[in-house]
Amino acid sequence: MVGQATKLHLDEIKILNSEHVKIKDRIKVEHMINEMIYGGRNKLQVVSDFDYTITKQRLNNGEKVLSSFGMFNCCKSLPSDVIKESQNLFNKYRPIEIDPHMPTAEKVIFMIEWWTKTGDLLKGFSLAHNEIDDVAVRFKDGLRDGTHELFRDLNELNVPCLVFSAGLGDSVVSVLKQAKVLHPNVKVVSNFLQYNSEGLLNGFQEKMIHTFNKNETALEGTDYYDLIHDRDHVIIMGDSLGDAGMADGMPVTTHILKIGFLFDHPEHNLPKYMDTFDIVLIDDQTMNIPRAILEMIKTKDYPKIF
Ligand SMILES: Nc1ccn([C@@H]2O[C@H](COP(=O)(O)O)[C@@H](O)[C@H]2O)c(=O)n1
Ligand SMILES: [Mg+2]
Repeated sequence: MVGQATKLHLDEIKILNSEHVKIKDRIKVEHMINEMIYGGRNKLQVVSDFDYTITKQRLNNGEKVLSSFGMFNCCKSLPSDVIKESQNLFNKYRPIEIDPHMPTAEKVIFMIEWWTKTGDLLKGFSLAHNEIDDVAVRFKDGLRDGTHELFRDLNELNVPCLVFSAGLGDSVVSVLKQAKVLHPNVKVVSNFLQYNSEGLLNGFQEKMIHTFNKNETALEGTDYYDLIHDRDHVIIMGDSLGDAGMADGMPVTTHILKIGFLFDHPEHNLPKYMDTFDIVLIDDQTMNIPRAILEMIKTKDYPKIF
């Protein structure tokens, strides 16, 4: 436990008291931050979503960055009927994914349908892998401000960082690589394209990751699981409500600090986000908050970088 003399008080951490930072249970967050500082870097791991969490929800010019699937849809050899059908699927299933009223258990059935139909669409034609790189390079500057610094620090501190994406892993890896943040401590778990023996696309590799099954059970039996299984202080970052469960299934999780980036319709979505995430950031296109928390853990003191 953290001793009284060294305890940080939330009210005194300026950045966590900004207008756009919403915290439902301030005592819980204060306690977790103090425990994380006390536990230090060796107990810490970071789990982050990719689309609109590592990438910005809004660029300075008001435009939106493409999602990892959206980037793939821009590849020049993608047949036009595949593009059209994947747009139809998006129009049908996306409103279900973000429906604030439908229970998650009901949504899961639709999400499995969506990802299965998408995998089935991506079969039987050729698409050179470097076409994905050619599109992804356009979005290497679409990462949240401070992402480079955050990923650099996590690497220097040897803190494992899992990028967990229900999007298309090939685009995720390509963006992270071209942005030079795919350090050795970063592991990407996502849906990756599969090719058959004739070099034609053959859907996705096992196992399917959709919005609501993103959790650490997907890591069982991997080297990465061994690396993180005793790191029981977890910082989670996500933009979808389903992202809050990304540490579910971990063997030991003493403290899970959930940071949610909220952009769409905060006036409707804020209550649900505040029930789900410990810290909700409204239209914050930076990594300033996670960086400040990491800085406190690193220096065992107030954040000095802001
Ligand atoms: N065929 C599909 C399937 C899903 N999506 C979107 O991708 C997002 C998942 O990415 P995360 O990195 O945020 O996990 C998900 O929210 C779907 O909206 C898609 O565009 N096309
Ligand atoms: Mg996302």
